[in-house]
Amino acid sequence: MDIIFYHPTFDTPYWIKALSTAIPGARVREWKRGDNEHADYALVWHPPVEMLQGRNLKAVFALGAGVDSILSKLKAHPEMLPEHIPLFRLEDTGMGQQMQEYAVSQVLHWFRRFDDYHALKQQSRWEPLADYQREDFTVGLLGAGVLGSKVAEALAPWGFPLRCWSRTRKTYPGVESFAGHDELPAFLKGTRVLINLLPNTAETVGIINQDLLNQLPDQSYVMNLARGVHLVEADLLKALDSGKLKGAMLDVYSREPLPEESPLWAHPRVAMTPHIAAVTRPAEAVDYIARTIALLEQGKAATGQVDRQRGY
Ligand SMILES: NC(=O)C1=CN([C@@H]2O[C@H](COP(=O)(O)OP(=O)(O)OC[C@H]3O[C@@H](n4cnc5c(N)ncnc54)[C@H](O)[C@@H]3O)[C@@H](O)[C@H]2O)C=CC1
Ligand SMILES: O=C(O)C(=O)CO
Repeated sequence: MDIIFYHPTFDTPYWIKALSTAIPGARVREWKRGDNEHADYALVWHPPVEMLQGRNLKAVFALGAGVDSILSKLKAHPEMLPEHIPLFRLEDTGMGQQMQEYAVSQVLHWFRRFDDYHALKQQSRWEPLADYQREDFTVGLLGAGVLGSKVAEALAPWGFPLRCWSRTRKTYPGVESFAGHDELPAFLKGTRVLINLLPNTAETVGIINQDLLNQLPDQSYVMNLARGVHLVEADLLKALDSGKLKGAMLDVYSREPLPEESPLWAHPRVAMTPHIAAVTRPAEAVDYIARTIALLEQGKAATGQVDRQRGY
């Protein structure tokens, strides 16, 4: 079996060695321009069109959870990957735990008012503040798939009221589920901390805008862990400055790297990380890919296949 690998930043020799060890009989090679030799599977991130087009592959694996970049390239170049070739993505493979750490630590940071104490420290002020109450601190997950459900699971023991919003209704224990466009207003009303874990699709671009933010209670918080295009940054800044929002924690941006001139950098109530909320963990990803290829080779069904029409 021949496997071609392309990732612009990963440690390719490490991956090739790990994949060759995990997949018995596999010949794994780094794809380089001009390589038109046979391949059964392709493992990719931001692949050049010529890497995939014209190949009779058994499957392609995206080396991340989000497939928005490859799907948008496919729109422009449908010949790159004909419909009959399945596209898989990484489901969790260690990203769930990272999202849990990120979300839980930030919710607790806001709940214990560490943002306020940080501001008081800047002014050398010793001033105990009133506690926030758990019942006023409903956490709402926008998107409740693989990663959203892991975040809900990690928040549950902390006792915050939890709710989620997704395309179809979920039955996660202790989580109130809202589904579809019609139930979005009810979901937002009462959500004090909004955590975004939606995929980037035509339906979700710009979803966190002025209209949505206005439906949250005053002094709410927003955490964007999914994609920058979900959030209208100018609307977020307006909502922060009007007092509608108390704080924001951002991992993803409309442009990455975030340009120096972005007003987000200097805003005192915007905390930021550079798209590191959850990164691909090589060992877990290799294990998942090896297991999935084994299932496909046996003609069995495997999880993680992207629905190209749906967009995620
Ligand atoms: N910041 C980072 O480091 C990372 C960000 N991500 C982002 O997180 C996203 C989510 O990942 P997963 O949980 O694995 O995806 P998933 O596909 O398992 O879950 C997506 C959820 O969004 C919901 N959804 C999709 N379209 C919807 C719509 N139009 N209306 C309502 N709900 C809708 C689905 O019902 C589902 O609950 C990825 O697509 C990626 O963009 C993923 C990994 C790391
Ligand atoms: O896997 C993804 O989609 C990511 O955003 C990785 O950082």
